[in-house]
Amino acid sequence: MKPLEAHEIKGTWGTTLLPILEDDAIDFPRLLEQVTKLAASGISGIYTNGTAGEFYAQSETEFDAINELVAGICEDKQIPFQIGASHMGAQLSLERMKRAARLKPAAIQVILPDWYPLTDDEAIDYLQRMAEAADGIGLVLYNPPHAKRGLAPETYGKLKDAVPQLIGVKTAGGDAKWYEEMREHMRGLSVFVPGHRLASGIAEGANGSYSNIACLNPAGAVRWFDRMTSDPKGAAAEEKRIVAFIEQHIVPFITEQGYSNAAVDKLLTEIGGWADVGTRLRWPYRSILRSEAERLRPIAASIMPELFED
Ligand SMILES: CC(=O)N[C@H]1[C@H]([C@H](O)[C@H](O)CO)O[C@](O)(C(=O)O)C[C@@H]1O
Repeated sequence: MKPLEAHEIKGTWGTTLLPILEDDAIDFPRLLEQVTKLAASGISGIYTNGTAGEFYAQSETEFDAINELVAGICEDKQIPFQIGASHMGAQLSLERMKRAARLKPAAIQVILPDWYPLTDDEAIDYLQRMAEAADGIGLVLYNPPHAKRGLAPETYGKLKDAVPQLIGVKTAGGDAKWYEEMREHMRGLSVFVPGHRLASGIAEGANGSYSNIACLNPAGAVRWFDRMTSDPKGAAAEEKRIVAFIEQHIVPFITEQGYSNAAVDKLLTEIGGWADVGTRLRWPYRSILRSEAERLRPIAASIMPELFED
């Protein structure tokens, strides 16, 4: 696939979600089904191995098999795909990067090594070597709020200046001040923000989302994204209801019950009911009961009917 440039990375992207069997193995036939459905949803692109794709809980053989499966479907359907070459350690990330580059994705996602926080110089050194291994394919830096080193807009700008192959970032967004700094410092980068705040993010100049709303309903998330251009007021009103649902019914699983973000993304897919992924996570992370999805399904449909029109 032709590598994307920064300005071409935009829209609503959907993640792989690993169906996990009782014995903790990955159920590849069901993964194939999930990715095939995602590919048919009108989504802007598909990516592997973010948090929701459980990159931190895979053997290297599984990592390769997941990426090959996604590359096969996306090449066939001509859908842009990104591979997450992330790992908590630099050496394993570099090996993942080399193998990811061979599959010719549109871009490759990385995190910074995640044990002892890196200095700026170390982060630059890291990204330069990763960029060399990416062999002409652009890098997207993933910096979730729980990363060891949180990056401010100015630092992203510094990294971009030092490593031109860095073309995108995957961030938690921020308040009005954050977006102001983003516009000042993050030129030349595709900026992605959380799914449920995408309409306000787009209005502030962000470019898209690796989206939790696509976990809930990919086709509905795409319709909402299109509405951000055709009917920005309507899309903003829809965002208010989406945020209300997420804050009231989903976030407490993390803040009050201690579940992981990946547990919640799988719950969203189970609520949406468009793919048979299940809510199970890989050991040692705890999974949310499927019955919670059944309880929340009618609530989601009544708060956000537009997402479920199909
Ligand atoms: C709220 C939201 O959209 N969460 C999404 C996050 C954020 O986009 C990212 O952490 C930047 O904050 O990315 C994922 O974890 C991921 O790629 O696996 C999917 C998850 O649904």
